[in-house]
Amino acid sequence: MIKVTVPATTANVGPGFDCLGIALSLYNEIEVEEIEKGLLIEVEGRDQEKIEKNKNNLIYQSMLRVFDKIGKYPKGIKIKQYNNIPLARGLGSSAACIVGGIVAANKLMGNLLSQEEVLELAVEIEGHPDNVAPALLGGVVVSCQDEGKTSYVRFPVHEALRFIVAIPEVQLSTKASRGVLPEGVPFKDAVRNVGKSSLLVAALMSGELEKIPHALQDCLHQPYRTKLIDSLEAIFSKAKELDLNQLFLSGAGPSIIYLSWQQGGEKEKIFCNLVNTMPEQWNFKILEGDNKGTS
Ligand SMILES: Nc1ncnc2c1ncn2[C@@H]1O[C@H](COP(=O)(O)OP(=O)(O)OP(=O)(O)O)[C@@H](O)[C@H]1O
Ligand SMILES: N[C@@H](CCO)C(=O)O
Repeated sequence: MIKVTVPATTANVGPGFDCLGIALSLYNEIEVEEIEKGLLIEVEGRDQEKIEKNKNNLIYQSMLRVFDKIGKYPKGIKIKQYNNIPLARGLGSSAACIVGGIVAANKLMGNLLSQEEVLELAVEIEGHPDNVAPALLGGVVVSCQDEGKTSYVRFPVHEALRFIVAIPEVQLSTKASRGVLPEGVPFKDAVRNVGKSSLLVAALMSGELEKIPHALQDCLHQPYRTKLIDSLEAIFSKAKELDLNQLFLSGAGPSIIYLSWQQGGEKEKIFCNLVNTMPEQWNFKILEGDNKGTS
């Protein structure tokens, strides 16, 4: 029996749209084993009632892509999922399935695919690298795709960083969230995002954490997406008044993350109290960065 553990991920991290992601200390576990015939899928944990337990299951579909690529197939497959990552909340649930399924299938069939081939297959299935790359590699990953090839740089998450994750009950699929993005943006917005995402990556890499608040603003996707969930616009504007400017939308949302590293956590409390004044039900998780990736 093969067991694989995959971290949640937060993509974009504000201005790094489709090119920046960080692995987090929240994990899904996947167990797979070859059986005599057929397909058995068991799911436990978060949102298990929403997950297909048939050939349409995303983990199974990802495993099939490996079998097709290497031209070898097991007689039958049993998959057991233990989910902690919520679905459609911007924490990389689908990316965790895709990477977990590919790594598990590769291990089951004798590790014939290299890590680069695993990554390229995961990017092909997900459609963008910024969740699957940190899910596979751990840490902070800056990635971009050119003619079907993914180039990336990975470095560890600073040990002082804490991710205060506010997760609403309401779901927002990435497909729907990408659907509200504009065809084009004003040149000044594009230039601002280039500067902010460059500064953010440099600050995360150098450990100059005090630069992060000046780097987390985004013009490319957050202004359009915060309109999708009633309280998001209110939270972001109130946060600005309260000088809580270490706040970003996690991936395509709707979860939001307050990035913290100062001791004492006074501002973390102010953030949580602000979110709790909103009408929806919000849950909170305090996470660290994950530097292991999928194992
Ligand atoms: N843990 C899971 N197990 C099986 N299938 C999953 C799981 N998570 C996601 N999926 C599949 O992927 C599809 C898209 O999932 P989801 O909407 O969570 O992903 P996403 O919106 O791309 O990512 P995020 O979770 O970061 O918001 C779901 O409809 C479901 O079919
Ligand atoms: N970069 C992707 C991340 C999805 O988790 C998006 O924002 O649509």
